[in-house]
Amino acid sequence: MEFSAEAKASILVDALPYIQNFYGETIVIKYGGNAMINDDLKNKVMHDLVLMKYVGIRPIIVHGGGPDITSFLEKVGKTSTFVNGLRVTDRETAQIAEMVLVGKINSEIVSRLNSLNLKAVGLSGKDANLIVASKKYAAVKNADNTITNTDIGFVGEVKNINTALLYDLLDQNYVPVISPIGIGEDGNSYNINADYVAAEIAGAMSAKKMLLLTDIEGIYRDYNDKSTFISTLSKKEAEAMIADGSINGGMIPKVEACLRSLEKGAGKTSIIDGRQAHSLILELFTSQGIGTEVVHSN
Ligand SMILES: Nc1ncnc2c1ncn2[C@@H]1O[C@H](COP(=O)(O)OP(=O)(O)O)[C@@H](O)[C@H]1O
Ligand SMILES: CC(=O)N[C@@H](CCC(=O)OP(=O)(O)O)C(=O)O
Repeated sequence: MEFSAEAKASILVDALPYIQNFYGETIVIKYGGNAMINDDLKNKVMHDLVLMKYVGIRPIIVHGGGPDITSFLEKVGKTSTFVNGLRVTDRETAQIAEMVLVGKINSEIVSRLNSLNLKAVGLSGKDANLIVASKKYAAVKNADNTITNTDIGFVGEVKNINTALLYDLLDQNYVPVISPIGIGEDGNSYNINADYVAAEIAGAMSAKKMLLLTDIEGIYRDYNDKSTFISTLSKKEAEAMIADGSINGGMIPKVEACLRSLEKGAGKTSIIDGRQAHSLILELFTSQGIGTEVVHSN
């Protein structure tokens, strides 16, 4: 599709109110492993991030990499088990997760962004104690509705974010790219779901928005039925859908992350489709609402 010069100019002018709204604001983007599909799509996400930065947004990227971790574990003969969407993590799994997230995925995103003239800086939660974590237990619901706190190994929950480091980097025009590895006060490394890390960072930095890029259009009341798509999901509905199982697996941490970030000070949160080309631009700079916005009100 080719546009005339006038049409191109009018597209830019139409984006102006959105650009003004986000100018100077922090936006946290969680780039999920399932949205890192192929080279073409990865490049489109990178271009969106570059555009965001060059119109004056302060982006912070938190990445996942679940599928890559799973395939590396398979190579060493380990099967992955998930409880409430969280990977059960023994010591060896924690080491492999760190290797894949920090050594492979983080470094690839940073290289891609830097080659597009962005000053991206790769960080794990260990750098300057960016993410201090403690051991997290999974709250598993029993048949009689009681909850058992289950040990899932070296899985962490965020205790503190070194916001001073992030402010310094943003003020110097760097774009932080963060791996979801936490450092415990006990000296252990913790594997943390990237959605939770994005939420804590978005809350602590009072981000204007947190966007979770994933492999589905958003949330469905019944995700086998496309007609049940939900554009805005309230806290009450979200809690009920988690309780009755209609939000399950990897969607649980996402929804919990959205609610958590809003409680902690983020402005807005949306779960959007990372498989759709330029979904970040569509979400931020057009009136075409995409994905599911999770709101804190009932
Ligand atoms: N109600 C729901 N609506 C949409 N997706 C859901 C729902 N409940 C569970 N899911 C699942 O959550 C998945 C997204 O989580 P996940 O695969 O962990 O993504 P990511 O790797 O991006 O973190 C979807 O692909 C879908 O299978
Ligand atoms: C504890 C836990 O589950 N950690 C995640 C960290 C990576 C992640 O969150 O990746 P996605 O965003 O691609 O799912 C894992 O091991 O898969």
